[in-house]
Formats: sequence, C-alpha cells, structure tokens
Amino acid sequence: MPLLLDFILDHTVAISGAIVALYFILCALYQLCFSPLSDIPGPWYAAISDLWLTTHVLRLQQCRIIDSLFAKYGPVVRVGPNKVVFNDLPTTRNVYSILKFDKSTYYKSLLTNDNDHAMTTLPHASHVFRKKGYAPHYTPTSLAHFQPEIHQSALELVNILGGIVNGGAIDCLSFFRHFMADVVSASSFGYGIGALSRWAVGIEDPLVTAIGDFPKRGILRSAIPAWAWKFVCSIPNRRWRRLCDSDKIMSEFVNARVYERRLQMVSGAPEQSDRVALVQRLLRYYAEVSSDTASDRDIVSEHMGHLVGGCDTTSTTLSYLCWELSRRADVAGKLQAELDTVIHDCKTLPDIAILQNLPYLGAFVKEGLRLYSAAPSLLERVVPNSSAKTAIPEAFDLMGYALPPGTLVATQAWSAHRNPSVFPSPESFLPERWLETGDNQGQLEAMNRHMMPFGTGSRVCGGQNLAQMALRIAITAIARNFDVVSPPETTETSMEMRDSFVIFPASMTCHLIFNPRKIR
Ligand code: HEM
Repeated sequence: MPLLLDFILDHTVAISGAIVALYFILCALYQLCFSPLSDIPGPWYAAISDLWLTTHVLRLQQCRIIDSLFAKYGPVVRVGPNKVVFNDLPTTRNVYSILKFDKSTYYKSLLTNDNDHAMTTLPHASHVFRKKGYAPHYTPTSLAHFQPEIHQSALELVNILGGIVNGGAIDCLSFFRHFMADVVSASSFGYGIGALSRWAVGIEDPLVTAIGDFPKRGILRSAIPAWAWKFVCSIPNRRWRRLCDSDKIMSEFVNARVYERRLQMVSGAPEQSDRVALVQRLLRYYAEVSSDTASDRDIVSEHMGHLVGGCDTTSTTLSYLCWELSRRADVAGKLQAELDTVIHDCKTLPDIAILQNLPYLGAFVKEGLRLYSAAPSLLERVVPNSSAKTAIPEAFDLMGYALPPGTLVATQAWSAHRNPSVFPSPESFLPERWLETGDNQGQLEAMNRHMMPFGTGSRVCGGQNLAQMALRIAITAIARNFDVVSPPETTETSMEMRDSFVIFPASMTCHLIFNPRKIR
C-alpha cells in the first residue's frame, strides 16, 4: 500500500494527464459510437468537439465549409457533438415555418443595451408579442409614407457622388452605411439624421461608427468572460474605447429619440394619422399592453436591433451590386437602358410602384440577394422538448434521423442559393435567370422556393420590405446617373466574401469610382 501511494505521489502529473486523456477518449468514443446523433454523416473530428467548426468560424469561412460538407456528405451533416445542419426544402419549412422551433442562445451575442429585442428573443411565444409591436410598421402601405425621405437620401447619394472631383474612389461600405442610417432613422424616428451630409464633408458620425462596430463588439463580448470585459474596455485607445462603447452610444442616441417622442405625445402635439414612425407605434403599443415605464428599455433595444439589423446588411448588398455594375458592362447597359425609359430627369425618382414593375431592375436586385445574401449563415434553432401542444414527438425526425430535444439544428441561405440543380452556374451573377421567358414558369417557381436571403418562417426579417425599397431606389439613382468603375485595389480577391453571421469583403472595404453618365 505505501508503495502504491509512493508511486502515485511520484507520478501525479503523469497520472492526472492519463485520467484527463482517458476522459477525453471516452467522451469522443461516446460521441462517435453511442450518442443519439452518431449515425448522422459528417467528419469524425466535428462529431467529437466544437473546436473544428470554431476554427472555421474564426477564419470567417463557416458558410463555405458547411457548403462543402453538404457536397461531400449529403443534405444532413453532423457538424458538432450537438449540432446538425441540413440543406433540404421540406425540412426547412418544417423547422422554421410549421413547428417554429425556438432560436438558440447564439443570438444572445446580438443583445442591445443588455436587453432582448425581436431578433434575440429566443422562445417563439415571447417573440410573437414583440413582433406584434413592430410588424405593422413595415407593411408596404405604411412604408410608402416614408418614400419621400428615401428618395431624398438617394438623391443626396447622387449629389455627393457627382461632386467627387477627379474620379476619386470611395468606400461603398461606409458610404451606403451612412445612407442606410438616414433611411432607417427616417422610418424609425420620422427624420433622417444627416449622416450622409456629414460623411460628404468628412465628419465622422459617432452613431454610424457605433452601428458598424456593434457586431464586432458582440463577437468580443461573447468571447471575453464577463469579469474581464470592464478591464478590456478600459484599454486607453480612443478607437478601441469607441468600439467597446458602441452599444452605449447607440442606446443614448435612441433613448433621446424615445424621450423626445414621449414628450410630444404627453404634450398633446397633433399626431399624423397615416405617417406613423416606428417610435410612435412602439410607444403606443407598449402603453396599451403595459403601464410599466420599464417598457422604454424594450423600445430602445428594439430600435437598436433595427439599426444594427438594417444598416450593414443593406449597405453590404448595395456595395456588391455596385461592384457587379463595375465589372459587368453588359448588365449595367441593360439596367441603364431600362431605367432610361422611366426616368427623364436626373433629379426625380419614380414611385416605388413603377420600380417594382421593372423586370431587369427586379432581376438584378434578386440576383444580388441570391449571390451576395448579407446574412447567409446558419440560422440556429433548438429541437424542443416533446409537448402535446406543439405535437412534437419525443425525438424530432430530421430526414430519417431521430434528434433528441436540445439538439441544435440549422440551415443556411448560402447553400440553398447555390443548389446547382436549381441555379445553374450558381457562382455566376446572372440577372437573366430571373426574367420570364414564357416557358420558364416552373424554373422560376423552383428558384423562388429556394430563396431565403431574409431568413424564413416565423422569424423572417422584419425589415425586408424596407430593405427591398431602399435597394431598388438606391440602385436606380446610381445606375441611372453613373457608370461604375473598379479601381486597381478592388479585385476578386479583395471582394471575396467572408462571413461572421453577416458577410463582408475580405479587404473590409469596397472602393469604387462613380463616373457621371453623359445624359441629363
Ligand atoms: C438586405 C438587407 C437585409 C437582409 C439580408 C436581412 C436579413 C435578415 C435575416 C436573414 C434575418 C433572420 C435571422 C434569423 O432567422 O435568425 C433577419 C431578421 C431581422 N431583420 Fe433583417 N435583413 C435586412 C435588412 C433589414 C432591415 C432594413 C431591417 C429594419 C430596419 C431589418 C430588421 C430585422 C429584424 C427586426 C429582424 C428580426 C425579426 C424577428 O425575429 O422578428 N432587416 N434579417
């Protein structure tokens, strides 16, 4: 006995190491051979640990790697000990639209003001309450009242681009983010914030910087332990502090707008009955359902969610669309020819009803949303516990595999939009694929069924009508008035997509030159 004790004491490190190694081997064996998910195809190293997928998340290449797994293993792949991804239309409908699984905790990295908003509310039931508050604002009829402000901002784009001397290149990502900050703020608070005008004279807009910084802050925040966050934020570097404070900068801005509108309401200032800004709608909604002023916090977070969800997504899409105009003279020519038939003077933009009926403009924007979906990543959901109410059995049958409650399941637009049997030459930008030819009805229906740039089902993008409107109006204003050219620094390599829930170019910039067209 003393001998055994001596041996243990002499080899403590080695024995501890062996125990830890044995533990990991047993865990790996369990995941590979005995877990309820062990029959699902996929790389063995993904099945035993989340580490492998995390490395691809960090390399900002998750969408591509998941897509390559579908090509290798088929439409259902196990990508983690507890995570299964699928690429199948009926299953997508089942999970997101029919059974409406709750979101996973991944979304908590997008909390604003340390509080939930519609996008981060995980359970389906509480989400319904939030959605009821904001959804009426984004109907086409309600948004039509904000068209004058969107036109004004689009014409400002034209003015600013027209005033750039010597054909200098601008960074479209930043330029369009400022445009979208004006658009979203007009619809949210009733007026634009002059972000584009400030951009034009080189003044940094702290709100727009904060909107751009917020997703990066979210990633950092989820990677750094809560106790260390305060310390990390106190690093004395101005730019760094701005990034850490992006949540605070946005919340102070929105708080002031909410306070301002509340004052107007209590002072009895007359309200317009048809042109209702989102802030007014939310104040009314929360006042009806709760007398608690704590609901102001929910209103502020909701607005912040829309600024974050709406600005970068739409500006990235606009940037990629302009890049396509710069390298595809054939596409630019067709679009300009169509726009020239409805725009006769560079200072007036047609009503959205006219733009919605232009086939080539529609095809161009749709192809952009397909190939350059701004949020094409896995939309994670959780298999719920069985319940008589949701009629979900003990295990969820995913294409023949029984998944226990708690399993994470997800699909991604990246793959749905690149299915070669639905979208021939999926990596090519071909607006023509969306044009009606008289005998392609079946093909168009199949393509439409596979499109999910705005997500799908009960958690589909709340602002998709606003995004569609802003995209059409901005592209019309630009393509009608400018020929877009790429400077040498903007290349296939610099524009290669990277993803971290949303996409962005590898160089994090999109420099383009806008040369005025020789028409009035
Ligand atoms: C091209 C532009 C846009 C794209 C590609 C896009 C994409 C998406 C996607 C994929 C989702 C679903 C996320 C999920 O299921 O987990 C989503 C949700 C959402 N988006 Fe967008 N979005 C865009 C523009 C906008 C705009 C302009 C706004 C508002 C100003 C907005 C507000 C929202 C909101 C509030 C949600 C959460 C919906 C809910 O759960 O109720 N988005 N978006």
